[in-house]
Amino acid sequence: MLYSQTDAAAKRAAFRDRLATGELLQFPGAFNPLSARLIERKGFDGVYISGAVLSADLGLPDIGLTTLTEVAGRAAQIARTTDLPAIVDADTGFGEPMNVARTIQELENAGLAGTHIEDQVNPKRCGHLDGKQVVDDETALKRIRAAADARRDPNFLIMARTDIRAVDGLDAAKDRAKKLVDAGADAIFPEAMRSLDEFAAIRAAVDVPVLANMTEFGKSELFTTEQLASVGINIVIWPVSLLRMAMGAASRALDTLNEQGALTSQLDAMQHRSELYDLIDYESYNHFDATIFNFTVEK
Ligand SMILES: C[C@](O)(C(=O)O)[C@H](CC(=O)O)C(=O)O
Ligand SMILES: [Mg+2]
Repeated sequence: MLYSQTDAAAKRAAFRDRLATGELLQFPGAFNPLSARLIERKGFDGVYISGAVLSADLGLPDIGLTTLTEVAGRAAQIARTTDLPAIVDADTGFGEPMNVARTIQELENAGLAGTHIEDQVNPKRCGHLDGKQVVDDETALKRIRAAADARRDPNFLIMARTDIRAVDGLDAAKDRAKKLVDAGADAIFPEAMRSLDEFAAIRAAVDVPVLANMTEFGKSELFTTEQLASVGINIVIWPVSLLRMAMGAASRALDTLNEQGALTSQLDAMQHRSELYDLIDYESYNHFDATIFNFTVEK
């Protein structure tokens, strides 16, 4: 009923405990609060909130056009929907180091369990595209130091993402990852790794959790959870997958409407009304007023 019964501090503490086990935690990307609830119902370990999804949701490209206000507001709506930890993509941190500091505090206030800050120049782009540029070490490290300085809850996870592998190679990625940890990063997100061996190399280079980004149509092979666990990865995300699946289904539905003038042939592909009502815990609102859920839904 309504929102999560677990406060943000408890979610963060539980998340840290899970990370400490060293097992692979699975964080599918939610594209709205309802899909976050579905991720929880399906038994996953956490919810990822993608910057690409938040920008696409607004009909914008993933080039840093979203504002901190928009990202923190939407992330709060998603984070409050489940008892799971939610981590959000904060792109380059929304400006200079002092802006990164504000970003951390706004995301803590929004109930997030953590965030990642990347070392791309602005305007950023999807990390799986060609033509990326990264800032120098000093700028990348200042962003992470500012984030670590600003955090109030020590369990709020500050993850440093580096896109440098695509620009200067794997050795540069290992070197920067080590420096980012020294600057205060609790975890490392090595973007657009090309092989399991590359993930293993980053895993060996740092002693903090490492995230693997299994986004489709990019530079990384889509490794299985078993493969990623075998090289010691700690968090895996599928950031845009549910949005891609949903938009693919919506496109096919509109084609069917154009062709058939009805969606009767697609009913089996739809989430049933009863499934939706179960997912939003509709019946629980009888707690306030017994006349709210006083009907039956034919399955
Ligand atoms: C993880 C990511 O930063 C995101 O915004 O979800 C993107 C995902 C994508 O565009 O496929 C990324 O830069 O990898
Ligand atoms: Mg992103």
